[in-house]
Order: sequence, then C-alpha cells, then structure tokens
Amino acid sequence: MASLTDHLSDLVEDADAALLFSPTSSFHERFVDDGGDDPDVVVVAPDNDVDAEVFVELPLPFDNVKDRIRFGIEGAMDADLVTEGDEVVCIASVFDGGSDAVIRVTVNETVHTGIYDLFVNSRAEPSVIRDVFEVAIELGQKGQKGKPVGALFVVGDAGKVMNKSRPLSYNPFEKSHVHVGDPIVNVMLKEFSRLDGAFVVSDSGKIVSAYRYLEPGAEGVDIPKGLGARHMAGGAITRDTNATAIVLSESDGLVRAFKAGELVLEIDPEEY
Ligand SMILES: Nc1ncnc2c1ncn2[C@@H]1O[C@H](COP(=O)(O)OP(=O)(O)OP(=O)(O)O)[C@@H](O)[C@H]1O
Ligand SMILES: [Mn+2]
Repeated sequence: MASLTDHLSDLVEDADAALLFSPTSSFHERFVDDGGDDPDVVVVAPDNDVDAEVFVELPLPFDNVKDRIRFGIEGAMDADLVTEGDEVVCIASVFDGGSDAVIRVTVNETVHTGIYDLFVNSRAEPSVIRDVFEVAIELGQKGQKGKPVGALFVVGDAGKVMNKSRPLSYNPFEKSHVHVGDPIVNVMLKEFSRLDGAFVVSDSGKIVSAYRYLEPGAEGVDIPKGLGARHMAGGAITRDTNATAIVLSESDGLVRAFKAGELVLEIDPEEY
C-alpha cells in the first residue's frame, strides 16, 4: 500500500489550492482553515450549503467530471482565487460515494474561455444557455447534411428582442410550447438553421420564434474582421437588450457568444 499512499501525497504536494466539489458538511469541516500553511480551500457547488468562507458557484451540477472541474477552475479564476500556473487539487465525487476522487490540475489561461461567466451571468437560466450552446456546437461539428451551416440564437429578454425584430417568414414555433434541451426540439432547431434569420429563446428556454430579422442599432458594435451581418446583428441586439447571442459562423465554423455588445467567447466546435 505504501506506493499508493506515496502517489496520493505526490498528487497533493505543494498544491496552491484545494477545490472541494459539493462536499458534505462533515467532509468540509475537516478542511476548515487551522491557520497553518495548508493550501487555500475553495468550495465549488451549486449552492453554498456548507457556509464555506470561500465559495464558487457551479451554474449546473455537471455529470461530466471534466466539465465540472473545468467550470470550477474557471469560476475560481474569475474570482481571482487561482491564477495561471497554480497547482490545484480537486476533490470530487465521481460515483455516488461522496468525495471519492482526487484530481490534480495545473491552472492554464487557455482553459479560461469565458464560458463560466456566460453561464453564470446571463439573464437566461444557465441550463438554457448550455442547451443552446450545445446545439450550436453540434451544428458546428456536423453541419446540416454534411455542409457547413450558420445559426444565430438570441437567448433571454425575449419580449424586448421581439420588439427589436421582425418576422422574415411565418413562425413555425407560434403557439407551440417547446423548449430547448428536448432532443426533438434540438433536431427541429438544426433543421430550421438552414433558413434565414435568428432564433429567439426566452429566459426559461421556450423557443419563441424562428426566422427573426433583427433590427438593433449597430452603432459602435465591433465584431471580428471577416464576419458580416449575422454577427453584427447578434452582437448589437445584446447591447440593446439583456439577451445573450450565440452565433455559429458558416464561414469560419466557430461558435461565438456576445453579451452587452461585446464578444465574450469564441470556441472551435472541433476542439470542444
Ligand atoms: N439582421 C439580421 N437578423 C437575423 N439574421 C440575419 C441578419 N443579418 C443576416 N442574418 C443571417 O445571417 C446570414 C449570413 O449573413 P452574413 O454572411 O452577412 O453573416 P456573417 O456574419 O458573415 O455570418 P457567416 O460567418 O455565417 O457567413 C444571412 O443569410 C441571414 O440568415
Ligand atoms: Mn458571411
């Protein structure tokens, strides 16, 4: 057993911070700072049920442990709790048996994509942002029948977005009560992405409309060079409203997000 214990001490040696993912109260109490030079303890969880002094909100529970850790570290970076080059030890539950895993990670600026801020600080619910984001990523990976497609999703503050836009064609979602995240709805969204205009999604994930032509004031909105009207409209609508825009580019294949008129995230679906 000595080699196992050795391995475990190697994993935790010289750590700058310990991230406890959704710890139970009794587990958390064992880590409460005793004033020594132990690493900083950060609790990462959907809610601060254990009254942790240092807490990072996890916008979703994340079944996938890699995603959970990635979000936790990005949240801790946003709160200036860890920085590039720090060694962090993540203690998480992979199965149902409590804190059963110890994972060492080196904090790297390149893992900081802006996605944490997008999920936590958008007006729409984090799960809605995630579901729309996943549709955009999948469309980017597979295209429509193998051909690259573009798409524009405007998420949140839907009433105002509808006021700043007009229909290009009849709205197939009129009078329907369907939500993003439903697998059938995701197929519909991908199907309709071939057609012009934007999708409008409410804070709670209801698809309000397809085929919307956005008419925001675009003055002073900067978008990356080489991109055109779709990105300009997507960026600008988020300055005129509290919506978040998630845009898949047909021309360069990247998924971008805009908030308050600014580009906040740029991700290559092939690398996601
Ligand atoms: N104001 C708008 N509101 C909604 N959709 C729009 C608007 N302007 C353009 N689009 C949609 O974006 C599509 C692509 O337009 P354009 O090529 O100018 O955008 P782009 O930013 O270069 O995006 P891509 O990288 O996908 O080509 C249009 O066919 C249309 O469906
Ligand atoms: Mn274009």
